[in-house]
Amino acid sequence: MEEGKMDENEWGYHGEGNKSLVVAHAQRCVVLRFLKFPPNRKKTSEEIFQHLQNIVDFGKNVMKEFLGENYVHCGEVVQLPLEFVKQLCLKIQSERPESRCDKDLDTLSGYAMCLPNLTRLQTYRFAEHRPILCVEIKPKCGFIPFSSDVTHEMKHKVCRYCMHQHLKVATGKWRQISRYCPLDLYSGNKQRMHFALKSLLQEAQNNLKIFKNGELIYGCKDARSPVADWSELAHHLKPFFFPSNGLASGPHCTRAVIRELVHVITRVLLSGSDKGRAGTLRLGLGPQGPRVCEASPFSRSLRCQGKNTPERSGLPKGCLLYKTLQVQMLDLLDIEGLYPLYNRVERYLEEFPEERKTLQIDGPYDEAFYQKLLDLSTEDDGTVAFALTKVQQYRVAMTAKDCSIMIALSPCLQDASSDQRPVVPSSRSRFAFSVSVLDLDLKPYESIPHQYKLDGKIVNYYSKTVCAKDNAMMSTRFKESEDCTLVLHKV
Ligand SMILES: O=P(O)(O)O[C@@H]1[C@@H](OP(=O)(O)O)[C@H](OP(=O)(O)O)[C@H](O)[C@H](OP(=O)(O)O)[C@H]1OP(=O)(O)O
Ligand SMILES: Nc1ncnc2c1ncn2[C@@H]1O[C@H](COP(=O)(O)OP(=O)(O)OP(=O)(O)O)[C@@H](O)[C@H]1O
Repeated sequence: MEEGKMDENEWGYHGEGNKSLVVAHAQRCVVLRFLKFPPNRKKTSEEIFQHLQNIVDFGKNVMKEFLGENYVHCGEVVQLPLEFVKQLCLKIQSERPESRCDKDLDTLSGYAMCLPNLTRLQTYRFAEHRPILCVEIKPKCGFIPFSSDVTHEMKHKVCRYCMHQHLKVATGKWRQISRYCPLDLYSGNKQRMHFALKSLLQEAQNNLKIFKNGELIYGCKDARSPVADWSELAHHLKPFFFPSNGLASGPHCTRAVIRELVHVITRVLLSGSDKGRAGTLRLGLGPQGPRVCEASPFSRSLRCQGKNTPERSGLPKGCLLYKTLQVQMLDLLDIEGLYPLYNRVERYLEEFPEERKTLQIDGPYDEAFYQKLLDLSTEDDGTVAFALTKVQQYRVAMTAKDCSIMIALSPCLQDASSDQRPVVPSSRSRFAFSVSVLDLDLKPYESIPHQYKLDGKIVNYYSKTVCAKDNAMMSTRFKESEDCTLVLHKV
């Protein structure tokens, strides 16, 4: 990056989350990712540089090891002219969604991360003008806690995402409950995965975005966003999936295009395209916990039809979903088992605050940090060392529960197979593809008490409202059947 020649007019607003804001270069396939902070909570330039460097190191030394190098793009920290950042910030302000404006872009340090633009990632040696489609999925936690420390019975039956939906709708974050359940997506069962992806398309929330040539064409910003329009989406997608235009428009066409998209994404998600080092993923955590979430409409409908619960995860070991799930499962104890261990570390730090550095609470996230994560024992010997290992594993697991997967698809010619790039076929087309993972910032140590409180809030809200409603419905049905029996007796 030629920092002396930075021109804000060459960059455009691309997107943002809770902690960072991304701008994309108009011509080149790069983005700048800036940190955001609440007003009046500014950090020093040195702190910001260190924070960004920690993100890069964590990606390189930990996430690449767990997920494989092809999936992880760590980028680098860059220093930018302050005038450029100031002008850029002014330029993009009007495009930011209102719900994200509670935090300001860091314009004071001049530091940012420079990363490949994963929505335009070139997967194949194609001409610049070749169109590219990109689907971003934030799949969230794909398992139900198996820890014996869990006290709320509900947590063994319903996954956190499905429970959290009710609280999110009640607080106005989203308009309606999604039918998406992460356990369906992570199931490896094609039918369940199709259902999960269709549900994401129906109610995208912040779990699904679609980009065409780097531009966002589908996804919502907040509860005020307009309702998703499938026919408009199908209009964008049709040239990708039906290039010879042999399909009339209308609801039939929309359904056909959406079906193609869902099938292609499922195939890509099940592909183990990573040719990373042999040493990746040394976790080997076996499938644990229930394989279905009782709140998922898919499993509910199976139960209603009296069918068995589907087979346990059939995810191929090389695929990114499998690897992500393994890292998520580093949360071996659940927040309920973890919180007392966090308190043990806290007590130790109160007594020996100078030890914070040695314990690597705020980095460096190096090889030694990674090696300690591989200790999967759950036998508590009462030491601070044990507590610390579980705390760090929990932070890594939480990171994997909140990351996003980017799938870039680029149409390729029928006979193009020489480049050894992975190719996925659809009914009428073929795509070179790449899969990447983003937002791999290690969750802060300080967020653990918040996680503990939030967990209680989610479960209590779900138990009180949803279960109470379910029970009321059940008892009505029971009463009805009793009445029915009575009538029968009379006859
Ligand atoms: O707690 P969750 O599951 O709601 O996840 C938060 C996300 O909400 P979501 O449920 O995905 O809408 C939340 O996403 P949004 O801001 O809601 O888009 C953040 O990703 C947050 O992470 P961080 O605090 O910015 O590091 C996420 O917080 P962490 O729990 O991952 O720290
Ligand atoms: N390398 C990239 N290439 C293309 N788009 C990107 C890239 N990195 C981030 N984005 C886009 O910017 C959005 C926000 O980025 P990111 O998820 O990293 O923000 P965040 O604030 O860390 O998120 P969270 O709310 O989960 O904490 C992403 O959802 C994605 O659409």
